[in-house]
Amino acid sequence: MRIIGITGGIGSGKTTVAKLFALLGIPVYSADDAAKEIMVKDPLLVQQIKDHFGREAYFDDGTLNRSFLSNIVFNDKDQLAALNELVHPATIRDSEEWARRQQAPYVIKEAALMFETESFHHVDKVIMVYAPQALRIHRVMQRDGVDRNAVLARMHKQIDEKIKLKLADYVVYNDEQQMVIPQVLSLHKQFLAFS
Ligand SMILES: CC(C)(COP(=O)(O)OP(=O)(O)OC[C@H]1O[C@@H](n2cnc3c(N)ncnc32)[C@H](O)[C@@H]1O)[C@@H](O)C(=O)NCCC(=O)NCCS
Ligand SMILES: Nc1ncnc2c1ncn2[C@@H]1O[C@H](COP(=O)(O)OP(=O)(O)OP(=O)(O)O)[C@@H](O)[C@H]1O
Repeated sequence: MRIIGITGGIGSGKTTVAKLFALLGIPVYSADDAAKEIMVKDPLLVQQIKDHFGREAYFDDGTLNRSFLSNIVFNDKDQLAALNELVHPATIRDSEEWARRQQAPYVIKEAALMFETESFHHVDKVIMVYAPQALRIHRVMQRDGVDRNAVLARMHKQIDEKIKLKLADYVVYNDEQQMVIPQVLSLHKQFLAFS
């Protein structure tokens, strides 16, 4: 069974596009959601994160202290690399186990950092969701209630959109100029024809 990756910069609309595939009955794995779940459920990973970042990385009820961690990792590239080295291999393993359990013509794996991490090598084709930077900043400020600098700090930790466009097999333009649903339907038809 083919695994199709969906990636794109922060606020590009990856999750929105992935939901359209889910509406077509295609199983969707969100690497970001899975990473967040594993970060609280995998006892070894929890201990490794506490060892590296300190006990404050978790609240007393065991939930992740996201603002504590994001302040550290989005302001220091070595700390982000350290977090990624702990979290990403565990997420890739989890996604492979998930894919083996699915019965479908193909499956979708959505990951913000597909090209930045090894997960790129674990999918058959990659769709990039593209939107211009100004629109992405505006969307994330609205969605998360954060300021422009917080969005830019995350953006600067991701590889350049032009490089992603070159690496991707397909592009979905979510720039409010082109309609998204017909693009998704066209890709769905192509993927069904391959399967
Ligand atoms: C660092 C954490 C706690 C910050 O949480 P916070 O709620 O502030 O941000 P949130 O998770 O909503 O991320 C906002 C956006 O930042 C970007 N982002 C998230 N993690 C990373 C990362 N490791 N490297 C670069 N960009 C990232 C993504 O575009 C994401 O959608 C959180 O992002 C996290 O647990 N990251 C590690 C898991 C991970 O790497 N996920 C990314 C895909 S697997
Ligand atoms: N075509 C569109 N028209 C209007 N709003 C949109 C469109 N696409 C996405 N959005 C909105 O923009 C915001 C960002 O979209 P989404 O969460 O899908 O992006 P993402 O790429 O998954 O972001 P992140 O990397 O931060 O997880 C959301 O609030 C979403 O509802």
